[in-house]
Amino acid sequence: MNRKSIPTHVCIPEMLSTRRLVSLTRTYVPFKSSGLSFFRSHELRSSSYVVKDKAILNGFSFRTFCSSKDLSLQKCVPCNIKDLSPMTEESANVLKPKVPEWELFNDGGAMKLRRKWKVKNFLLGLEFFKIVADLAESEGHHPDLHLVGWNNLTIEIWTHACGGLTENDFILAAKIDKLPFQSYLRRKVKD
Ligand SMILES: C[C@H](O)[C@H](O)[C@H]1CNC2=NC(N)=NC(=O)C2=N1
Repeated sequence: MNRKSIPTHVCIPEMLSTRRLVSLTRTYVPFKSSGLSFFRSHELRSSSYVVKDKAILNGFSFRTFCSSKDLSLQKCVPCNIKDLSPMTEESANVLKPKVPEWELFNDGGAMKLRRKWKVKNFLLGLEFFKIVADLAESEGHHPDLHLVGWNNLTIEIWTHACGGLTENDFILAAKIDKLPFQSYLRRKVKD
């Protein structure tokens, strides 16, 4: 089958991709196909990286990476997949530019995402976390929330099911960045 390039903004059609948890590592996830059986090799191309991939349907498995430009438009997927493995640091660095406000860090061997905010007061900090909590519930993927010294917020995101990072974590971070928090935050003190 001839190789097809899929432009950046197009993921594999929803019916084929079923939005299983994917990552840039060689993770293969079970795919309950609708009897479709075809072997298709395609190249997902985006501004910052190319992911060569093969999708094998018909009850086997597939690994793909939706290269849609805006992670916040994607959906987190259930992490209850057997043998789920975290993405490599190299893969995390490929995705990192899509969430520039976040930092990657290694916590005792587990790669995680972290971002900090300073809010105007304690109650706004709790409100901030409530909005994040509602988002997390809707995505079925949850961050670690820290509120220290009454107005210092830190959110850490990682996939507990595999002890590291998956695409879900970057999607959740991108969605948090889109939340309307500006009025909660203390103005940065001019130096
Ligand atoms: C089935 C469902 O995906 C799991 O229970 C979810 C819930 N939220 C989660 N959140 C995070 N950060 N990591 C997980 O592994 C995780 N697992």
